[in-house]
Amino acid sequence: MSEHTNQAARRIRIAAALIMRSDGATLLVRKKGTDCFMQAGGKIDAGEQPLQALARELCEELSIQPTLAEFQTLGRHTAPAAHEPEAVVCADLFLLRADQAVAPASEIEECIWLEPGKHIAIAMAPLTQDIVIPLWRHILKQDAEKQ
Ligand SMILES: Nc1nc2c([nH]c(=O)n2[C@H]2C[C@H](O)[C@@H](COP(=O)(O)OP(=O)(O)OP(=O)(O)O)O2)c(=O)[nH]1
Repeated sequence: MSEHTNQAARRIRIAAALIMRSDGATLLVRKKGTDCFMQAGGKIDAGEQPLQALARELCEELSIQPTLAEFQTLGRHTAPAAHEPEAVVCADLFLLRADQAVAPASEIEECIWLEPGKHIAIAMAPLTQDIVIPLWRHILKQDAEKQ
């Protein structure tokens, strides 16, 4: 558990994607009415498995329909929730390597591809900033070592 989290805080269960293109770039989204970028994904509905929830959210938010076999699990991670000071997100994270075009829809106002080695000054949700970006850098390093 992250050092920032508080055992008593309300927990929001989400499933979220670390989406990577073959050039290493990773996708972040910004939802309508918010100012920070985060992972595509969303809350897990009652009775849903995390991966089912993620596939549903990616279809709604980005108009992509990967098969479940295309996702690789990256484990469960906890971080302070964006926009909700009293809550933490408990996220099942999955890696999706995808080169197809994404079409932001539903509650997504903006998508950006972060490219390796390029700095963009944007605000990020704590889960993205503290957990997903370091994971992404680790995966980039592993990919480079395999080549
Ligand atoms: N999707 C997503 N949500 C995140 C991230 N980090 C983070 O703190 N959150 C928070 C923001 C929200 O409080 C919550 C996700 O709620 P949401 O409203 O976007 O989920 P949803 O699409 O299922 O929405 P709804 O069913 O409530 O309409 O998790 C992240 O990286 N991705």
